[in-house]
Amino acid sequence: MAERAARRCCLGWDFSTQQVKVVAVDAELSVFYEDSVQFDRDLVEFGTQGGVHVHKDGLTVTSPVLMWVQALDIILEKMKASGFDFSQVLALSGAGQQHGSVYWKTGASQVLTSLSPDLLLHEQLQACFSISNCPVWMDSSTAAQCRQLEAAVGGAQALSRLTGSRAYERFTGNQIAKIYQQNPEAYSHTERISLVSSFAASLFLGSYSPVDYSDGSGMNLLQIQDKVWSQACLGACAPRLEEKLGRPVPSCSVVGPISSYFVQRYGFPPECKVVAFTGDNPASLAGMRLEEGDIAVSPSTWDSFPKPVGPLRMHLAPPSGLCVHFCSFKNGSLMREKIRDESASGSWSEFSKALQSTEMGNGGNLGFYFDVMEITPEIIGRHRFSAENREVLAFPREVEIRALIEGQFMAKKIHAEALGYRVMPKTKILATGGASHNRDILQVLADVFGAPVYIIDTANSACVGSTYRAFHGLAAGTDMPFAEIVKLAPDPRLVATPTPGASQVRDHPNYILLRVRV
Ligand SMILES: Nc1ncnc2c1ncn2[C@@H]1O[C@H](COP(=O)(O)OP(=O)(O)O)[C@@H](O)[C@H]1O
Ligand SMILES: O=C(CO)[C@@H](O)[C@H](O)COP(=O)(O)O
Repeated sequence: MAERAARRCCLGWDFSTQQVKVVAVDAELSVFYEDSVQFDRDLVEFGTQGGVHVHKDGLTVTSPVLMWVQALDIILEKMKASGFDFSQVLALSGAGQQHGSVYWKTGASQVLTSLSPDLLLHEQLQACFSISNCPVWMDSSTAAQCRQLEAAVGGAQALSRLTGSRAYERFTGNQIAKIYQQNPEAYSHTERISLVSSFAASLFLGSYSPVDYSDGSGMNLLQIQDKVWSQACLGACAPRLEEKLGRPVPSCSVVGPISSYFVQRYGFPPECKVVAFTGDNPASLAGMRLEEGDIAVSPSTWDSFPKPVGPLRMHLAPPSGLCVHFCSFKNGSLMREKIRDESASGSWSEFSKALQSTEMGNGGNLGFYFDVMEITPEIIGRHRFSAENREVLAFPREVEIRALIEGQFMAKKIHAEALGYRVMPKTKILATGGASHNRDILQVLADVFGAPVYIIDTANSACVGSTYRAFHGLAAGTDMPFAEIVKLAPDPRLVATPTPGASQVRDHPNYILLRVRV
């Protein structure tokens, strides 16, 4: 550890749905330290499931803000106990689950700037939040606010032209509008609203970090072409919102040096730079170094893939600021875990055995599984079709597991194609996220897309992308292109190639049928 600890490095953080993760990457861009704190396992006192609380209405979903703060304390203390040499950290950046929002109470900035190094962060920030349970991306309780916002700007299409997206319930502007309408007192006692990403950056900065353009594009508030808040959207959501949000900044901005708290408590160098944090999906994108024709699939809590330029949900990608289209699916890892528990005794290795013991194409059996209301498309329920194209109520366990995985990837492929994406001979699929640990799942991905699947040397691409962005921040002011920064990064590793005959399976009539149904 001593030898490793002496490496000059950048840190990349990810405040995701289920955990806080960190990686350290050295100047050769090798990952030499990884750690995580899982909310359900390591912070049981908060009683979350999958990092969240689903409220009685089944629509409201929140996470305790102090759980996120305490997770950071725990992980930093673990690093310290392991001998991690913080004095070698040149810069850091990070990512947060997208859309979630944090409400800082009036007076909190004062506390942030005067933290005592003798105490943990969560001990000092207890009274700093006007809302203790933060709305997160799984929340779908703001249908009324979405309708109000679209009506205020001239409809869904107009909102999409303005902000890159039609109104989505999880998007932050609609969440803020709900808080203002239902809890005006808490809203009026809020001096600053952060995204999860800018909240995490604020902890490291010891002052409020601005929202970056990329994560800001997931709020239904940013005028995406001009990169300023839309006055029409702000006005439709809540009063005095602009001052509570602060000005958005380019994703590659150095937002300041690290706060003296981290220098004194952990030994970070005072000149350690903090580069604006961004959303976990844009940060993954920065970690994956996509080339023309490539497609990234991130099967994590929330399955997603970004695609250059599309019509429905646009984000400004870091660091280029180019528009990309994110296609997101709500029934991701948690749905796979449910089927694993029901059909594979809760074991991923049993789950894998089921994939190995069943044929590609599943003998024509097809299923799609949406236990929570899906977004792409808006559909709920489990639907299974036999090879004879009859809807059936159940499948044998192995067939169920293959139907789930094939159905999930087929749905992604169909949506990518609907957006104009075509698999080319040179196409690589870059997989990341928790499920990318599972080779059998990745084999299905290769077969369904008809393209080879690659992974980078860690499934934590949001963390790794954040370290690349931190290195880019170190070169701030030199016009160094991002591509130059990442040229040393290890090449992605090939892990699955399409099985011969896979394309015939994709032409099965039931797959064609799925195109119509999904
Ligand atoms: N071997 C595996 N096979 C399939 N899925 C896995 C495996 N290991 C972990 N996972 C999934 O990865 C998920 C976590 O993904 P991850 O991307 O780390 O989460 P987050 O959304 O918090 O960033 C878990 O919920 C779990 O379902
Ligand atoms: O909201 C979205 C995408 O719109 C999610 O992708 C969140 O950003 C959660 O990410 P993970 O915790 O699954 O990484």
